[in-house]
Amino acid sequence: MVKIAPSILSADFSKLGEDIRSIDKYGADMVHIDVMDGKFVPNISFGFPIIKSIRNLTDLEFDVHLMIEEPTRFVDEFIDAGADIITIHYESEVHIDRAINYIKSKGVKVGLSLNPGTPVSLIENLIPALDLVLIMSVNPGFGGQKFIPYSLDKIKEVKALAEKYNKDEMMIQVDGGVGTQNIKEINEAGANVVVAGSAVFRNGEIEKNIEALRKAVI
Ligand SMILES: O=C(CO)[C@H](O)[C@H](O)COP(=O)(O)O
Ligand SMILES: [Co+2]
Repeated sequence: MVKIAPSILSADFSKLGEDIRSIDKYGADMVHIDVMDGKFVPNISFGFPIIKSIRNLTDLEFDVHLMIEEPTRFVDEFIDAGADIITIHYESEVHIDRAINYIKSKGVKVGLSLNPGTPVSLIENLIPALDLVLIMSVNPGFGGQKFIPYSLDKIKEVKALAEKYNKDEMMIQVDGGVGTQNIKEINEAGANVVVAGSAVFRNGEIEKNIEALRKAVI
């Protein structure tokens, strides 16, 4: 079983509420929310008011992917806006273990994301503390990019670490360039949650697209 986390970065913002209700109705497992600050990544997306405004439209978990510098500064605000899972980048904080512990102390789930160029070996010590590891399979900042093939090896490395530390429940999430053409091998490599933006929202055919992703994993 693989969970599907649609990235609303690829939703139609002129009818965002409707798109959120659709992904819920058509079987998404969580809502992936990409926050970008124009510094950690070369793009700006959206912030607290947008997240707050969609919070009461669904009971799905809000999986907030922070592509911002020093995200610890804003953890309280993201929780207040409705985040259930907060994922920060290894590369975005100098004192990453302190940042992880701070998020955990607030009672939400904590995820750690790695850019494509960051090796998995760097986070081994942190695995016991994590609820989620996010392998970026594109350089973060934009939807609709091509999946980087060596991400599959990184997923296998994370899976091996999860086994080593008896973290059966840990989410192993993959983000970027996921579609019907590769979801099966991503799942077989060890990912149990896939983020999909363009593959879910393409042509506004949310029901058909989610169904195609589910079929492609079987
Ligand atoms: O974090 C992200 C970009 O930095 C997005 O979650 C990701 O790109 C999803 O888009 P797609 O599935 O179209 O690649
Ligand atoms: Co993302």
